[in-house]
Amino acid sequence: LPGAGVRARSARGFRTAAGAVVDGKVGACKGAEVPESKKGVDGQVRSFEEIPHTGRNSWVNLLRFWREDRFRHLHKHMERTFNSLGPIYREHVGTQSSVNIMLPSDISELFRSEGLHPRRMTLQPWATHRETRQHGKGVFLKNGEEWRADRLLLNKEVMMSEAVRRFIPLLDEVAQDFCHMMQTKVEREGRGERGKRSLTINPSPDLFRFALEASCHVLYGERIGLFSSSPSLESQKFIWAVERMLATTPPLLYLPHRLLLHLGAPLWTQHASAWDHIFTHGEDPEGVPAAVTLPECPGLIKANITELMAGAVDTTAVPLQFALFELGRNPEVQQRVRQQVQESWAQAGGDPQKALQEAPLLKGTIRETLRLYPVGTTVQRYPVKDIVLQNYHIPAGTMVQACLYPLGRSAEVFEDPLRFDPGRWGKSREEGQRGGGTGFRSLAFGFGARQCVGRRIAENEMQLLLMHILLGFDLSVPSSEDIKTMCTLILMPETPPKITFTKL
Ligand code: HEM
Repeated sequence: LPGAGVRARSARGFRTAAGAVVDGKVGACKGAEVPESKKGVDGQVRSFEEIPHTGRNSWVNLLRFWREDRFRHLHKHMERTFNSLGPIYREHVGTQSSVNIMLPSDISELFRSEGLHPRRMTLQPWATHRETRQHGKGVFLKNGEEWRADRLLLNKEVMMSEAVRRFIPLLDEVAQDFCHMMQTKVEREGRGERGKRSLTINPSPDLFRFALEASCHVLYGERIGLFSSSPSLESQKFIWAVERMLATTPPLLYLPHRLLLHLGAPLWTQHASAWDHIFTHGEDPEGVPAAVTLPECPGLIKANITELMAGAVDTTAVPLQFALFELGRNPEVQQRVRQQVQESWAQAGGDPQKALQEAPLLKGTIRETLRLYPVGTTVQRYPVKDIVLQNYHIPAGTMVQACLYPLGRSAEVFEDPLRFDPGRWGKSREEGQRGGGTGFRSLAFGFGARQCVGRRIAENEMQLLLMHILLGFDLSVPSSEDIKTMCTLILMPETPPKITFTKL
């Protein structure tokens, strides 16, 4: 790799960029207007060209990605590349070029320069689909002014505290139903004496049903009955369609628009038919969803609600698998969280929002799960002005990616990073963190005005489910070996983990 090894990780961390020799020479940025305070120790800022990279020819790189199946292991590829090239590198693959970073100080600098209308990578394949063209794009696919207008509307419906108060009881109802369904299943199919039975299962299909049922309840204001004895085939098909859409997106992202339809034909066909199905599900008989009350503009509603639905299921069902697994293989942690949950639930008098507020370890469990297994492995931004990262000049408009998987597992940033420890997010502990408690470590939902619009739904949905599961069951795992992970558009287990549920 050109530039490889030049800024390799030393035993004590990454060497600083200042004074580093890149591509065999010490260089300085020519012509960039960089404030004095941003310049490196030798007073010079290095040019963009000098940032270590993984190969200049983007088509050769694309070929390598296909051949070595790197799309599936993008998170591991990033981790390896940071280890060999240092805390910043460039990558050109097909149509995509990015600067990749992973240290909180650099990420904070990136977000400081995002402007009023932060822009993210455009998901070209989604935007090319005919239904998207016909009905318009939702907030996920938009940028600039167009995005801002939609986003302000959606914030009111799903992010503000008033909205949260409205949807928590809906999520709680579904979480409690999930646990009743599980109680019945364990009692019927489990082993051991009555009342103390246990059952080992792969809970993934049930978690997907839970996530779909919960999202529909919030977004359409209706229960679709997925925990009944005969769950609908239509809903199962929606879940498969979202999975297929996510899995086919990354490879298509790297092909140019025109080639997409020819070279990527089989993938494209799968992608388009998956979207067709998702849009069909988005059809609401009345045209207006009940719980989220956007103004009367059917195209806007359809585009946004379809994107919210597509974004809502896998993103919460998958971290729940990881969370159950980590709680199962860390019984002491599980007991600590349960004890707090039991106390808070007893004091809350049936008010789910109050119960969550008094059980911060639940929130810590979600944060810790997303630190080790970030659903979206990167957060992208195009800075609106020139910035300096690691003493390299980054021109405005460059796509810069904060790489969350390497960040979450870095010993530079987290003490004992592979330990699952929800308590590390407590206030007093956080202040003593490595890197001086500067924040920008918990970024699974992104940052600022453009952060995940489903964040409050997702956080509450996952916490409520874990709360009721911990109140009703002891969790353990038949195998505590690390889960192998893969990247579709999201990070997920190669094989869903098995969990043993024992009635308490
Ligand atoms: C654990 C669950 C989830 C995680 C980790 C997650 C993560 C993210 C991230 C990292 C972004 C990009 C943020 C940025 O660029 O700063 C994002 C955007 C988005 N997410 Fe989520 N998400 C989750 C659940 C959800 C849910 C439940 C929904 C829908 C109800 C949703 C809908 C969206 C949408 C529509 C956007 C685009 C927002 C915009 O561009 O303005 N997400 N999410």
